Amino acid sequence: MTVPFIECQNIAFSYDNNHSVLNNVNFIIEEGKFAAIMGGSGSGKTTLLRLITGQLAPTSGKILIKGRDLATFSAEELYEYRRRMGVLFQQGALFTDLSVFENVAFPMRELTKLPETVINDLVKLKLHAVGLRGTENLMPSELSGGMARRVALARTIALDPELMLYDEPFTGLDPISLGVIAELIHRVNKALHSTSVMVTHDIAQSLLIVDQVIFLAHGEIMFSGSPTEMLEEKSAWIQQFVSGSPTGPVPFRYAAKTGLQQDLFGKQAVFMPLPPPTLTR
Ligand SMILES: Nc1ncnc2c1ncn2[C@@H]1O[C@H](COP(=O)(O)OP(=O)(O)OP(=O)(O)O)[C@@H](O)[C@H]1O
Repeated sequence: MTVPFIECQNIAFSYDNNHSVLNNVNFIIEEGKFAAIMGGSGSGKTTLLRLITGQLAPTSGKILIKGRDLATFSAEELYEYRRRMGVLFQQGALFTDLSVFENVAFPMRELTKLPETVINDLVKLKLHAVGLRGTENLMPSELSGGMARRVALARTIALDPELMLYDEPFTGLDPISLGVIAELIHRVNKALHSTSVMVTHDIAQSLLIVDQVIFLAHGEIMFSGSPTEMLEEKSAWIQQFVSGSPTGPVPFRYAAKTGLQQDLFGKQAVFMPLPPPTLTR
């Protein structure tokens, strides 16, 4: 039987009261499934991730975690929820003054009382899982960008999280490192049976590894379904996103409150088009 791990019920959110960032957001992510949150820049993806972690609270609606309203969690329950969560941020920043070993051991030391011998074995296992056993004594400055991201992944899975959250994990990687990280993320998800949510712009890689896509536009869900359904979707928004076309309904301009003429020439400005250039010999 499938069990909802995350259920968003009619979520709305705004950072201030004037500007709504999310509206009418409804979806279910089942236990053990991998969902990608996609959408144009500023569509509310990271905000949705922050709501799922409990860093932000919805303005209205409910987020249920395994059937329980996140808003009703006590401080201890919220701590426990976050302790069982692994988060890999964009750039996956490592502690630059700690070795690879200490970076991966960090959550184990901070959040558990495991003895040193167990930590030692666990760090090796986690580094093995990302193909980097043997790098324990290196410092982050000695790693390539792709290796650093894999160490960050090893640190994220240090405590076998039941919920994995990835915020644009492929940013800044070359195509090969990107493929490697995508494959590792996929394997980790399968090996740990963790429920995973990934905010990403990378359609090609993510459609290969996720079970479900939630596509946001203007803070609302424009599409929700499987990768195959997304590829077959006829909506102009989804097609533009999938094809990566610069023209189409997906906006790339920030919705400025004032016009360009007004910004440049003041309130009373009247637009006077320049005469077309004339060619003189
Ligand atoms: N801390 C904040 N305070 C006020 N507004 C914010 C804050 N963070 C984000 N926003 C606004 O909320 C909207 C959604 O931002 P969000 O970062 O969730 O979008 P996104 O889809 O993750 O964008 P991107 O793909 O560019 O990272 C944007 O209009 C943004 O300007």
